[in-house]
Amino acid sequence: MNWDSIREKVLEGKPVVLIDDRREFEADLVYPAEIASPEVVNFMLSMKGLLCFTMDMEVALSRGFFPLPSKEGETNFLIPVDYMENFTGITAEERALTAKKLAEALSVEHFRYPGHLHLLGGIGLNRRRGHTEGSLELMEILGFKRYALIVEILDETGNSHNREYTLRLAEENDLPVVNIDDVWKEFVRRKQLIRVYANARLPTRYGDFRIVSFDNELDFKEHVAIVKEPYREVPLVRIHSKCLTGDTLGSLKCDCWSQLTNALRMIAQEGGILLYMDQEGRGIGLKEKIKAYELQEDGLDTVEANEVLGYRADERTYEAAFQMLRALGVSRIRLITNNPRKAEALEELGMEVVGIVPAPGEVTEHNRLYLKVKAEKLGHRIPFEI
Ligand SMILES: Nc1nc2c(ncn2[C@@H]2O[C@H](COP(=O)(O)OP(=O)(O)OP(=O)(O)O)[C@@H](O)[C@H]2O)c(=O)[nH]1
Ligand SMILES: [Mg+2]
Ligand SMILES: [Mg+2]
Ligand SMILES: [Zn+2]
Repeated sequence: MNWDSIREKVLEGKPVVLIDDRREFEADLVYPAEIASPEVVNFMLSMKGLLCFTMDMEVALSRGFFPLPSKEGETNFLIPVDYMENFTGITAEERALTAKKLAEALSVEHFRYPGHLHLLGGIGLNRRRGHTEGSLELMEILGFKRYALIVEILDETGNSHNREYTLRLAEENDLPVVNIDDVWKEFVRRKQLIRVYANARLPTRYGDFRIVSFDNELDFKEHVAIVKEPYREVPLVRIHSKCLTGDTLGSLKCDCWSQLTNALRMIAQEGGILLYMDQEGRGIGLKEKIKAYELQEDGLDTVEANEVLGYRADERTYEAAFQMLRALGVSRIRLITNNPRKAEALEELGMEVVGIVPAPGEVTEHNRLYLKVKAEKLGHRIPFEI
């Protein structure tokens, strides 16, 4: 993503189209409040959505703006305001002035309400991957203050989920287009939200390790690292997704236990790191994985079962693994895996995967089909005869 060229376009008065298509497609126009002009505000108003002003929630509260009732996970509205000296507050010129005055960090006394700019409080992209939080991180990435004007893009019929309409609008007006996922990845590259918390000896039947726990403000989960030092300048690394049935209960329905123990032996031998990630069920959790197992008893395969439950085939992402390795001072790795997506995801974030080491596992009559489906549908390179 070329953030500098996006900044250039913004400085020419072109708002950014910020797309959120993780659930249903929706796009907002986003523009730095500190340089809001009547022309840009007028263009944003022509999108027909609700013109809002975003800032970090704690900043809004510290300046005396108060929140309106909202439910967990929903957009956090605060009171709608106008700059005090505006006449009506509704014109593009007056709304641009209100935006600029809000971006000057003036407190609530300088504004009257109810007004025409709806205030939205961002609670952090690590807590909520919404347009409000995405707009604030985007402003910072582009070098502006953390204040943005945003408005939903509605098509001719007033529908806000029209991808074709949105992309045509961007094309016709030469607007930069950014996906919230691009902002999220840049956020993960720039802000370290996982820090080492504790580090203790862990003698095991596979070798002597240390176990490391983390303060994790990125996804707030309890992932741990099993470390064998000394390790080479480019350490051997295994990113192992938790599998209670396999790893703990010795289930024969998957190859996790054999992969985990083989990886621990390899790392005990050579030195390296095993990240044990709280990503049960390829990210859908234990409860739902058991439901997926139940569906597989009715003939669905491991991918179809996830999809019938409303999930993607694999819900896992690797930002936490990336930041755990960075917290351990590691930026280049040799990765033990049969799953090419893991290496791709880590490289996209900036980790250098110098090499792939096949992850040996065990085939049983109970996991043969599962392994076949992973090879055929999830692109796994299974290094052993299935
Ligand atoms: N949803 C779902 N998850 C499963 C199923 N079987 C195993 N898992 C989970 O899959 C994860 C392990 O993923 P795998 O595909 O086996 O291996 P991988 O980690 O992607 O790739 P490797 O690095 O080669 O092991 C663990 O979180 C398991 O709980 C299943 O049938 N459905
Ligand atoms: Mg939205
Ligand atoms: Mg595996
Ligand atoms: Zn498993």
